[in-house]
Amino acid sequence: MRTVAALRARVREWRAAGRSVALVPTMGALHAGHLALVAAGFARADRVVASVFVNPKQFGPNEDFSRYPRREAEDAAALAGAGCNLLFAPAPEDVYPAGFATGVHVAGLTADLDGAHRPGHFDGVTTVVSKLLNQAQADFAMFGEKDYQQLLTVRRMAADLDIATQIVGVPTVREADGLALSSRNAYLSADERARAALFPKTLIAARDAVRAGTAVEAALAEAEAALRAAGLVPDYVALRDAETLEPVRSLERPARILSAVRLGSTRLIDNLAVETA
Ligand SMILES: Nc1ncnc2c1ncn2[C@@H]1O[C@H](COP(=O)(O)OP(=O)(O)OP(=O)(O)O)[C@@H](O)[C@H]1O
Ligand SMILES: CC(C)(CO)[C@@H](O)C(=O)[O-]
Ligand code: BAL
Repeated sequence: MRTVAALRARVREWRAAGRSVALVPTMGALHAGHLALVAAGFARADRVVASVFVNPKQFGPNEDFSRYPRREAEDAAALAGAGCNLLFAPAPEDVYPAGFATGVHVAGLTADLDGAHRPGHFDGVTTVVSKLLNQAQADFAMFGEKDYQQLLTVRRMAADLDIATQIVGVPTVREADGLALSSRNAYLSADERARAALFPKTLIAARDAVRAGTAVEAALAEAEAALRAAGLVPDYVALRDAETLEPVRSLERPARILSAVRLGSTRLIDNLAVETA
């Protein structure tokens, strides 16, 4: 479906028949991580709607908006194969018609980490996600933990704006060598792809070091050095409170190691839970 009116009419029919609905927002170029969100949607709801929209507002001027992969026919087939009930794929001019003037900003959670390295990115995300949540009127909306700062930011936004849809986080799906599935992995050359496996391995080593009592700053510095040595240029490697994303120095509360690296012209993100001692 292309229009909000068609989407809403279908969701209204389902609700009138007593069916619950889950929304899976994506930017397309679907992989098994996205399909895990669809499966998680079906674990909670009777019907699953996926959206595919490459949102121009969340890309910076020097980012990959124009080269971001667009494969609508393959995406539709993959969603059908996963049993997804409806694909909502609106046109940019319908999402942002002439005169569009509203933005949604979540303070605090977005100030640092990816927010600091991608100015305006999270405003673009929360603006389009608030539209999608209003449009779909779903009971649940599924977001991957791979984009952990995004998940927390969307959850904060939904709570603050009294959006009734429950925001659900879904664990990261990984390749056999540990690399998190991401549409951007397709940008990697064979050599870069081989080196990319060091990204999750380095975060695991840092997590284990912190768990074993290594000082947080030393463990993070060692991880940065290991990434650099492999040609993965870190934007940040950080240990943060798992709910507030504030810096932590000890494991009194659940924490998360979060990182973004650049590998040639590709930027990858990942994160891991670090349990309390
Ligand atoms: N490996 C993964 N495991 C679980 N969820 C994922 C994974 N990759 C993406 N997702 C989730 O899928 C949703 C849509 O993400 P998106 O379409 O941006 O895909 P992506 O693979 O993360 O692409 P990108 O390369 O742009 O980061 C988001 O909620 C995201 O967190
Ligand atoms: C949530 C989202 C679909 C909003 O454009 C995007 O940020 C993504 O794919 O994670
Ligand atoms: N992280 C999800 C989408 C994006 O990188 O713009």
